[in-house]
Amino acid sequence: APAHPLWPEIERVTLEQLQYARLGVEGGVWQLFAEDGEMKMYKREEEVDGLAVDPLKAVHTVKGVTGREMTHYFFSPDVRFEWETTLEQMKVLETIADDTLVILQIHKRVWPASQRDALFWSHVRRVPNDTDRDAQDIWIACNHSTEHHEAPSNEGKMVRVALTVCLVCQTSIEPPADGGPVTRDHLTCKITYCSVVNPGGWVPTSALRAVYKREYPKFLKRFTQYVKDRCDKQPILF
Ligand SMILES: CCCCCc1ccc(-c2ccc(S(=O)(=O)CCO)cc2)cc1/C=C\c1ccccn1
Repeated sequence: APAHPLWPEIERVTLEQLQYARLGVEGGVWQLFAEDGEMKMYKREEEVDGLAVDPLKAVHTVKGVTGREMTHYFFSPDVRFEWETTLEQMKVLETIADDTLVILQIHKRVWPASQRDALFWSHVRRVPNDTDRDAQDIWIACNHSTEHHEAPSNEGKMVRVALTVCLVCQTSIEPPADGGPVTRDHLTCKITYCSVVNPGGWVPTSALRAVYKREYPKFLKRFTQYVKDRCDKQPILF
């Protein structure tokens, strides 16, 4: 594994997030708050120091794309402005590897809160499917807050959020009955998106919950549609 000081944390958090995502929404602790076709969005209402830090878990099924394609476009900074509507600025501060970056993002101010930025490492990896042999491998993209010497210290200007996010994708292929070639019509990608965002500074709980309720369904719907459109008529990346 590459000898970078962040590597042990990247390895640990990525695998922890994979297990967390695979728990699904069992246990009755998750509250369904948004539904749109195959997409179901759940949250837990939790406060840390009086701040709402509501863990979010979304499950979605997208036809016609693979988990590798879905996580690739989620990870790729080059296309982020195409689908991430709340983004104002983004800078890749460090390229640790071709699948591992440190990114600084400044998000548009969301009234009534002050403007926020997010500083995180971003990692994408294929996880061999050890349980079900004839299933496809799992792909995970993970973003987790970190420190970085090149990030501005933001004296009093911007509030820095703390976040841990993962996108876990499992592709399944229903081969054509006539033994013909596998096309995108035979692909189904099961997605679990998990996020915990600490807003980093005071936001009225009701306002924060209203932002999440509005923004998360829009975000996941827009992102998955973006990937479908990008992949349509392109060769399949397994
Ligand atoms: C009062 C509002 C404070 C929140 C501001 C904010 C902080 C962080 C983030 C955010 C959301 C998703 C990611 S990601 O999944 O890693 C993808 C890469 O961008 C990283 C950051 C957003 C937003 C602001 C709006 C908002 C909130 C949810 C959902 C969508 N937008």
